[in-house]
Amino acid sequence: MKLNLAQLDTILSRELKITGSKSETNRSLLLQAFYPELLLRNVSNSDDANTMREALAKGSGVIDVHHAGTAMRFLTAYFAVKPGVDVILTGSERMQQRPIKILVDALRTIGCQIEYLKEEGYPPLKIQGVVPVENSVSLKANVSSQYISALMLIGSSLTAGLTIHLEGEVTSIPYINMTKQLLCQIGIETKFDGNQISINPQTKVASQTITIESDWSSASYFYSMMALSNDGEVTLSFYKKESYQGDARLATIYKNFGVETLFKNDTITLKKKLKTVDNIVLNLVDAPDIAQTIAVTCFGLGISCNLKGLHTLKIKETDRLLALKTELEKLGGKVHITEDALFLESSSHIQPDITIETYNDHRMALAFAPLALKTSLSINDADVVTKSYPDFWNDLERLGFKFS
Ligand SMILES: O=C(O)C1=C[C@@H](OP(=O)(O)O)[C@@H](O)[C@H](O)C1
Ligand SMILES: C=C(OP(=O)(O)O)C(=O)O
Repeated sequence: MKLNLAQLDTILSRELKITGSKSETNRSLLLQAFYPELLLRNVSNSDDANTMREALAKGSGVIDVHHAGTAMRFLTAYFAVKPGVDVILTGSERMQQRPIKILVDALRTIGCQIEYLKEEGYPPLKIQGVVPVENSVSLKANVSSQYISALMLIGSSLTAGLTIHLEGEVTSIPYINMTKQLLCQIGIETKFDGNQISINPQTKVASQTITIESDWSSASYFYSMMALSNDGEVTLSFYKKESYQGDARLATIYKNFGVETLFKNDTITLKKKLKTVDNIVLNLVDAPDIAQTIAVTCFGLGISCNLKGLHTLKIKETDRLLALKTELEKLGGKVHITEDALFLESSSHIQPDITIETYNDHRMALAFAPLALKTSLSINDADVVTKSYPDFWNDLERLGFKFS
């Protein structure tokens, strides 16, 4: 589906309810599979969460997780420690290019039986569930935090718990903290000290409800809209000041782009109030999913940016550094990329009526849509947004966006 977005001056002031965090949801669904006494509220309606739920319900045979990285990594660990389970875990063509060797090696060292069915180090995987024999594991921590969260999520189900040693620099740390906080919330003793994580064994938890906060990465697109809009305000729910999600850092980052955040009764209200900087340098090693949003905001505002800490972007839904450079340059931007950084020069002109390619990456469609506040543009395969935010285009319509 190609969407043509007409240029819009100002967004209408509306209140939107954003779906639950997909990261918190996929962790909670996995924990619920171990501990059925857990109830979940405000679960994400994203494709990735639905994929996770269906995979857990199916539990055997061929399971296809499509583009869902968390589902691929978390389920690899989950099925590997379910004695008697026989599963082939596969995914989209892109998923079959996203590395998983670090996690598979770690699981094999504790006794898991996992084989590669195509290319060594990549899905699809054949998994035969066993009772692991070891309770300590070491792994490289600078490629994806999802490998670490996957191990943490199975730790308490093992008879002796699990100790995880992190080697080298640690990437996307807030996602590890999110896993730790969720485990602690349900009563599982978890420590994360320096480069060591330890999880105590636990067979049951108290009956309780986990209320999942709405998705902060999804909120980033409204921050971008407010930054690019002349006026108006938008209220989003359900959000907390003390979030488990690292992307809540948006509230601080977007002050630089003139956006003020007001927290009130589980909502945030975003207003364009402050002055915009004319250059920004940010290290996003802790918040990789908002890099595209920020790059497009800077481009829309005509300001230069230097975004660092982006080495993981190359192995996400697409090579996001390359995709950003290609699409921003079509719009007239001057972009330089390295293995882990993106530099955007300041500019004063935006080429109108450009079609943005999305490369099977939801965040390309989501991040470029706010540019309609500066120019008319089209987005190819706009339905990719369902991976994390199926209601996105409906929500944009409510804010006054016009498309055909
Ligand atoms: O654990 C998670 O829920 C996630 C961790 C991050 O991945 P990496 O750790 O691979 O950077 C993030 O990009 C992804 O969208 C969700
Ligand atoms: C990278 C992402 O997801 P995943 O790695 O879970 O596919 C994302 O949602 O931006």
